[in-house]
This record gives sequence, structure tokens and C-alpha cells, in this order.
Amino acid sequence: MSELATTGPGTESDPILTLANVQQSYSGVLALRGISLDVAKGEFLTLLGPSGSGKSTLLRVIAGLEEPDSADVMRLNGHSIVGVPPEARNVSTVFQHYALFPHMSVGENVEYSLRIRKVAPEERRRRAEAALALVRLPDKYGRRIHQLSGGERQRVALARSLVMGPDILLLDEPLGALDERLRLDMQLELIELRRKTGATFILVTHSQEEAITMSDRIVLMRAGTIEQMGSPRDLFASPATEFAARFMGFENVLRGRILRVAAQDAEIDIAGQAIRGRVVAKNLRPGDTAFAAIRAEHIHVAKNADRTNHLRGTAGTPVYKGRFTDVPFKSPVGDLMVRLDGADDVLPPQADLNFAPETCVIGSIGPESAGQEETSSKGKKHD
Ligand SMILES: Nc1ncnc2c1ncn2[C@@H]1O[C@H](COP(=O)(O)OP(=O)(O)OP(=O)(O)O)[C@@H](O)[C@H]1O
Repeated sequence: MSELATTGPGTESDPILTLANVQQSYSGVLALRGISLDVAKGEFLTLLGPSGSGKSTLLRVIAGLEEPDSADVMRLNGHSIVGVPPEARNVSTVFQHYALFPHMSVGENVEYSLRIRKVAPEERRRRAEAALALVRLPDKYGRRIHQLSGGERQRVALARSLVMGPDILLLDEPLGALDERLRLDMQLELIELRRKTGATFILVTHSQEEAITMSDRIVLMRAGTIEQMGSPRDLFASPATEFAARFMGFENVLRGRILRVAAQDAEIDIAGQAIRGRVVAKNLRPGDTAFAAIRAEHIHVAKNADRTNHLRGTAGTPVYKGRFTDVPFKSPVGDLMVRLDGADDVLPPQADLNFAPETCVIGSIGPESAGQEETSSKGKKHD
């Protein structure tokens, strides 16, 4: 389906989107604090972050629904989009709540933007049917919207966005309203859809699991800034800041003081215990305050363990989670969460805990002032 392929004056290696120093505020509150970002053609990029970190604002700036206070550069497919209205940008947005016209059929919904652009009826129908086939709804052209399930409505919304062959498809929490099973299916469908169309996808989500499953690259946002950018593997295994470690699901994040650093290896003093780990931050020096992060599944209960990263812990009440059991421990470095594979394992009240240095990430503490947004209420108004 050639209409869905991206075309433009740039070369293949040029970014489809370039943003430099984009600032946006609402009534004096800075929602974007100088965002700079290149997005490659055909990339699946995810904006990840807690509520209020600026993900939707950034998406709205790209769509043209919000004009930023200032920006050094905003280029889409080789052209500046500063001051360009949304309808003149070749981007399309899919929202969480579909925003379909309830009084129109599926086909009429999908064709809507083509009709506005005065595309001839036969051509409209051909393109709408091709878009519906792409989202695996080939026989639903004449259906009414209220006759569709939530998952089918979201697919119609996707078809409607794809029918124009956008340079970039913007997805604002598109799976948020779906139940868990459907959400997992749709994650795979979105990956497949991106592969089939070759379009660039920018997804907004606060789910690290969704970001890791679907993205080529993740942009982790915090209080209107980019905290860390990288592949899902980078963010999952090597969060560079304490905030990133917590957001990427490390159950154990502890603070201490650096004792020594040698290339990728460091030792950190946590409450008088020397802990060895893998360095993820640049410029860490002995004496610096730093964090150590360990995933619960990387801490093992083992007798006669290697003395490296070896701690004696007192078990609390286990929490059965089905596939595994989480056990909180009191240890000399503080509270630790330990994940046991065997859901029925019986633990002695005192146990030897240890973890391999390569599973323990050591990094610098990010700026202390940022990150207030996690607990604040937003008072957001988009209408
Ligand atoms: N229209 C608006 N008027 C005033 N403040 C706004 C408006 N839209 C967003 N904000 C504020 O800007 C900041 C960023 O909001 P934004 O919606 O971009 O965050 P988000 O990361 O998308 O959050 P969520 O995941 O909850 O949608 C927040 O502090 C929010 O309260």
C-alpha cells in the first residue's frame, strides 16, 4: 500500500523529526524544559515517564496542537514546522479514547480525512479498505461504531490515522483503555503494523513494560526534561540515575558513598558494608554519594556463598505472586526485596543473601530538585 510509505525530500539517513531546545509552559509552570531529540525514519520511539513529566505535551507540540513558547529547531521531514498548523503537518494522532464519530460507519470514519481533502469516492474506499485490512478488520467497512468491541474501535482509530500515510504516527496511551489480554495482543499488533507500513511511531506511555516490549528506543522523561535515552536493553539493564533505576522497576535502590572506581567496576559503602557493582555513570569518584540498584530476582539465598556482596538477612512475610514469591528482608544495608522462583520455598528466619557484582548497578544521584512531579496533582486541562 504505497500511500502508507513515508516519502519526503530528506535522505534515508536524515532524521524524520528534529527538535532542539523546545520549551513549553502553562501559566508559568514549565512542562517542557528545553527538549532536544532526533527521531529516525521508521523508528519506534517511546516517551516514557510518570504522570506530569511532559510526555503528552511533547506529543501535542509535535502534532501542532500546542505551539511551544520557544524552540531553536523543529523540523519534520526536512521542513521547519514552527508555526505550521496541525492540518498542514503530515502527522496523525491516535488517542486513548479513540475519538471516533459514533454516528458514522467504520468506513466513513476511516475515510473522513480523505473526504475533507476531496479525494474521489472510489479512491477513498480503496484506501480505507486497505487501511482496514492492515489493522485486521477487512470485513468491517459497513459496521456501526457501537457494534464494535473496544479493541476493534482502537483498530479503527489506527486505520483512520494510517489512511493518510502520515510521516509520523503519534500514539497517546492508545492501549490504556483496553483490558490486559487485549493490551498484550495490541502491543504485538502495533509492532507488526509499524513493520508493514514503515512509518515512524512515537508512543506515549507510563508503562515500562509496554515501552520495553515495543520500542527501538526509549526516552525517559522527568519533570519536563529527558532523564535518559537509549535502547530498551540500555534502560532496563543500565539505568544511569536513581530515578531511572526506580522507574525501570529495580526493587532495591540504596544510597551510599563510593569507596573506589576502576573502569566498569566500583565499590560503594552502604551503612558500613562494602558492595561491589557495575558502574553506569561517568565521572564517579571516591567519596561521591551514589546509588546501588539490584533487581529482586538477582538476589539469591545461598549458604556458603562467595563473600562478595554477601549479607545476612532476616526474612519478613513472603508475598505470593503466582509465578514467584517476593520476600522482604532486613539486612545490614537496609530493607531488601528478594524474589524466589519456587513459590512454595520455605525460608529459615535468618538467611545468607548474595548477588553478583554485574547485576548491581552503581550510578550517581540525579539532580535532587527534579522529580517533584511524581506525587503532585496535575490540574490538567486539555479541552
Ligand atoms: N492545558 C494545560 N494547562 C495547564 N497545565 C497543563 C496543561 N497540560 C499539561 N499541563 C501541565 O504540564 C505538565 C506536563 O503535563 P503532561 O500532560 O504533558 O504530562 P504527561 O507526562 O503526559 O502526564 P500523563 O501521563 O498524566 O498524561 C504537568 O505539570 C501538567 O499539569
